[in-house]
Amino acid sequence: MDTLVSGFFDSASVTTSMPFLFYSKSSSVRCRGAKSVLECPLTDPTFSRKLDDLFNREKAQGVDNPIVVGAIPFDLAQPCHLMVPQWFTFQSAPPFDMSQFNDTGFKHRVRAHQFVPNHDVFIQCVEQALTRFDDTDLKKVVLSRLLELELDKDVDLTRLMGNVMAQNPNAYHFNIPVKGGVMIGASPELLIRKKDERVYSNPLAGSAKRQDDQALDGAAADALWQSKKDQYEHRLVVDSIRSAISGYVSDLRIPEEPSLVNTPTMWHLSTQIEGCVKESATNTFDLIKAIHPTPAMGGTPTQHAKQAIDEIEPHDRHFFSGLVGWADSKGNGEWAIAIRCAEVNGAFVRLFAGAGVVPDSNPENEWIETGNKMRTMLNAFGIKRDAL
Ligand SMILES: C=C(O[C@H]1C=CC=C(C(=O)O)[C@@H]1O)C(=O)O
Repeated sequence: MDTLVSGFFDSASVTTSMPFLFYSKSSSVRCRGAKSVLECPLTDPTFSRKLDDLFNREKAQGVDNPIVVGAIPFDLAQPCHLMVPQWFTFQSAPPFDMSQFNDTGFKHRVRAHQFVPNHDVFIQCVEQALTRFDDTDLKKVVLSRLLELELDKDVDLTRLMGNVMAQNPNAYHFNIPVKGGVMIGASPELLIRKKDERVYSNPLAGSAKRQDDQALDGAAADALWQSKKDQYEHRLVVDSIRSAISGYVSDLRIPEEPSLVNTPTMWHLSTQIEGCVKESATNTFDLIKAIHPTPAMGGTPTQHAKQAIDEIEPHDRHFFSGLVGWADSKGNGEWAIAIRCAEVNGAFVRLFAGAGVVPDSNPENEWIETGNKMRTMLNAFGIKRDAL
């Protein structure tokens, strides 16, 4: 085990035996072990120096282009959890059809469950947000809720990850050991990818539930596309990213209109953003600090929405709606948003879902939408609809 310099804690104190996995269509990383762990807020003025120290120590040991992997919290003022892996490899996406590995025998019974906040309090939270639109500059705020579960047995993380991947073949898949357990999920949303000078982001906002019947499913997608409320909710996200990123990125390509994308459980409005860094020294952490949280996770204006979330939400999101991914010493990296995921610790599981609240929002619909978003992970656990 390496000796750790100030600002890092002993990696023996975290779950270092668990693998770190981050699979995307463009860069899949598998890691084992943690030589050292950086726990420092991204907003801390010493963050960049500490990161450079880590990379330099690795280079001194002969690693040509070292990486860090891990999770960054929703609130950038809270410490991130970044590890220098003992062993890592980049690999291409599996060439086979993942869906054939759906493990229908993987099932869990729910012993106890609790919504945090519960239904009535969540409705009050949304109503409280709605009152703030009248007399302030607040335009959108994303409110979230947790579902805490006690299952009938310890979760087999390998089988869970297999199901997450098989059921959501187009998502960003991740298995990330953190202090409270392991974060496992299938996120549909990319905050930032940087490859050499190219930068990509793919915000999603505006949602509708998928339907089993094909005609109804098409109608749900059409209704989402036509929805003024959802188009507005989405536009706020794109406008905010455009203005936040433009200091760092030129040649920005942003389609005039969003497109429709789907996961197995949800339809979303989506925009593919692309550009080129102005300065070659810009790294993914600079870009994260510039654009996170986007109004897809926070709201508009950013600081006002952050404050509203702090005041209204009764729970700490911690890594939920933060970021998961990797970065290398050359400034490249890929960071997905930590949604449609679970934090698992033995038989105890926490799920998260948020929804954008705008003046036209209906509190009950936001409760239903957040419940629908949780189905991604409930399905992966093999938990039946009527279990809750
Ligand atoms: C915050 C979540 O979803 C975001 C991503 C897509 C659509 C969203 C929406 O319509 O509100 C959310 O911004 C979540 O899944 O927990």
